[in-house]
Amino acid sequence: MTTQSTSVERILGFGTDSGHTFGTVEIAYETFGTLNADRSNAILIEHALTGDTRVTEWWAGVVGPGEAVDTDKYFVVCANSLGGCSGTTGPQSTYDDGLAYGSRFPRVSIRDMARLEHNLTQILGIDSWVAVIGGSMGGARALEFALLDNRKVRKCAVIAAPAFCEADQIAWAMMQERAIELDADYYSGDYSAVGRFPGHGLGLARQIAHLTYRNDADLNERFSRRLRSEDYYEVSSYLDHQAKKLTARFDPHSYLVLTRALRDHDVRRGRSSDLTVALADACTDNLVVSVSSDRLFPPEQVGILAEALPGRVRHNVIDSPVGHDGFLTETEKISAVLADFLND
Ligand SMILES: CC(=O)SCCNC(=O)CCNC(=O)[C@H](O)C(C)(C)COP(=O)(O)OP(=O)(O)OC[C@H]1O[C@@H](n2cnc3c(N)ncnc32)[C@H](O)[C@@H]1OP(=O)(O)O
Ligand SMILES: N[C@@H](CCO)C(=O)O
Repeated sequence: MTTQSTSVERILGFGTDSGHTFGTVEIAYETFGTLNADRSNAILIEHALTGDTRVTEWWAGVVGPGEAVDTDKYFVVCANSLGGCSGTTGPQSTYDDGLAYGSRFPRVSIRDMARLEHNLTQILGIDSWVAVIGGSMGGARALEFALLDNRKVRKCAVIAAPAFCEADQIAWAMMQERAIELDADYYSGDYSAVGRFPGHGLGLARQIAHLTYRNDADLNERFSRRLRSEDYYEVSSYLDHQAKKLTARFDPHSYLVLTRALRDHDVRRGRSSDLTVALADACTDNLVVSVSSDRLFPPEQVGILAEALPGRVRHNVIDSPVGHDGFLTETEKISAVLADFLND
């Protein structure tokens, strides 16, 4: 049975790309397995947009005892992202006045998230991670983590994520932001102070997002024109279910903060407009994975990242009908490429 623990570290005076300085930031993380004597067997896993620290749950079959990311062999760390709602400082965290940050929560970037985890790396006393691995927003986080200091990580696996978001992803994000902001219960983000919760906005945002996580052919195959009841299609019922699931476990303002961070993801910002130059300081042992039917981050866009990375780069396209969420559901295929990468 793998040893597991949940911890929170406090970092003082943390500055963001947007110019804000947090007096104190808390970072929540879970660890799985045991750190060896020379602290050389650690792997950092980065969760996606609505993920959390429970990586052996949301990536069961990929991370766990005897899995590709073997928690009996590696010391696996999974931290909740800055701006999240699973223990790390986010919009619902308490500000200096004892109230939730709410509308006072600053714009945070993927790079801020990675920078915070470099603080965690220092606290854990890890000189160099075996690998940093992430899917979707987690892939963007992994990429920025390696770019901030590639001496701190030996391998980098970016799954279903690009070097920068394009107009199509910005457009999908905009509709999700508007869905939450236009909810009468949003109160500019200060809804918890007035005891409200913009669940309808979050649910609609999730339904928009979920359509980008699934492939159209997959949805047509699964649901066709079947009715659940009079004038209520099965596919509508499926999307209502996804909305209900997320609103039961996620904070709307966090969703907004993280969606904006991913929308603004661009490794070239502050480095170089030439992608190859911007990635020059990335890890030199890279795995890039895309999902064949992904219509959020298509293989062609992910391939642009693979082409521009330095050093050794493998680009595997996972064959799946599912779409973007294939990085979560195709556990056997994801495990196979990750195992090869880690054992090489
Ligand atoms: C990397 C990360 O950070 S992941 C972070 C996000 N984590 C999560 O989303 C955790 C929850 N995980 C999941 O939702 C799934 O594991 C995902 C995201 C991987 C999707 O996996 P899939 O197996 O393809 O699930 P799918 O999207 O088809 O949804 C199945 C659900 O829809 C329900 N469903 C299917 N059809 C219908 C319908 N017509 N009407 C209502 N409900 C329906 C199923 O009963 C099932 O319900 P459940 O989720 O309560 O078990
Ligand atoms: N469906 C997963 C992946 C999205 O990129 C999530 O909700 O985080």
